[in-house]
Amino acid sequence: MKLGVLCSGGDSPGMNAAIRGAVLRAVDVHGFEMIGFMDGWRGFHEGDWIPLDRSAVRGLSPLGGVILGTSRVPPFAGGRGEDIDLTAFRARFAEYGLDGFLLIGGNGTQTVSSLLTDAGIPAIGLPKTIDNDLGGTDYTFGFDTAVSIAAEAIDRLRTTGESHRRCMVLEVMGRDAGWIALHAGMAGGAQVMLLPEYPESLAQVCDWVTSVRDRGRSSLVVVAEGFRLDGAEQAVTRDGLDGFGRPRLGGVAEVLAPLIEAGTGIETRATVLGHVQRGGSPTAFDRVLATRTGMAAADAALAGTWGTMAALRGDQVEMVPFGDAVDRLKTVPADRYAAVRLNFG
Ligand SMILES: Nc1ncnc2c1ncn2[C@@H]1O[C@H](COP(=O)(O)OP(=O)(O)O)[C@@H](O)[C@H]1O
Ligand SMILES: O=P(O)(O)OC[C@H]1O[C@](O)(COP(=O)(O)O)[C@@H](O)[C@@H]1O
Ligand SMILES: [Mg+2]
Repeated sequence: MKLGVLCSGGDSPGMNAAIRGAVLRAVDVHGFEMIGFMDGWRGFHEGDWIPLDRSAVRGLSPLGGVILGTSRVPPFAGGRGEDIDLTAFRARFAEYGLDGFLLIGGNGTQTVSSLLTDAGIPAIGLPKTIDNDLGGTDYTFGFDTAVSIAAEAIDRLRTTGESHRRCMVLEVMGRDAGWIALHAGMAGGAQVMLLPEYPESLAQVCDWVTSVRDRGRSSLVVVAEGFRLDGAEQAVTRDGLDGFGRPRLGGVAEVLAPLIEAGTGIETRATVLGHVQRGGSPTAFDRVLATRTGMAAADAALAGTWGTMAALRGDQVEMVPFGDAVDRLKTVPADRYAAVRLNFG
């Protein structure tokens, strides 16, 4: 059997470990041939690939980023409601002599996995995203690393914030779901956590910050990039679009900080953590999860369980149908938010 592996979407710590896990099992144990396409679908379209064997994945588990690169280059013409044209895609697939794909990506990539499988092109999904917003799986690799980095940032901001009696606002990633803000905020003891799923009014945020000051502390506000104040029509965006044509989010902390300062009279500073939270070595948890994901995907190829994604369910990695994952954005449930909100301020 010959498998093609590629990464698509934003990178996520653990992608290298996932590739290594898949190769260790698919090549070394099952005797498959594996090739890796460079920079997502660009490599597939342009014939830019490398052979993947045991020596190619040596020492990859702790390595951040991804040796294959990743991109948001589209796989085929159409999609997103338009008719898909797979003519060129099928020709390429046949040319490479592939039996199927292992596709490492988030909700967008797994939508593609599902579309391909429906069109008779076998694919297996390896879920990744630091946002942890993919349905069908409990956690995605990369999330734990991002949370650890964000929690450390909170710890550091807290000491400088306390020294100056300032309110510190930390912006973390999270386009549609506030998992990073929630978990990092809990780990770091943030006084306010603002999530995309749950708009709040500026007056409420200022009340929380003021009450923290009134009990002699300095506020640490963690805000997900996709958060909107009550009544705001859209999240704060930066100039330009991403490779998929979506507005680039970012900057909500810089918008909020002066509003909080004006509303409370408390000096306020904003920090945007940005891509720091996607860089560097994955945590041991993410390395293990990614390796298990890769191994499960290789086993699924052997078993012919195409059209499925290697999902973490409890402590087991199980193959679930793409339908459990795509179009099922996993947001922070209302009860999880309500539980922390009780202690804001
Ligand atoms: N509905 C779709 N139809 C066709 N291509 C899609 C679709 N959704 C996503 N893609 C492709 O998959 C890429 C990865 O999706 P994206 O959402 O950017 O990352 P992720 O896989 O991490 O969620 C997109 O840039 C786009 O090229
Ligand atoms: O700067 P980039 O690479 O366009 O990506 C920014 C986006 O990627 C993420 O880090 C992860 O999103 P995906 O899992 O959908 O790729 C988001 O939190 C963020 O909005
Ligand atoms: Mg996505």
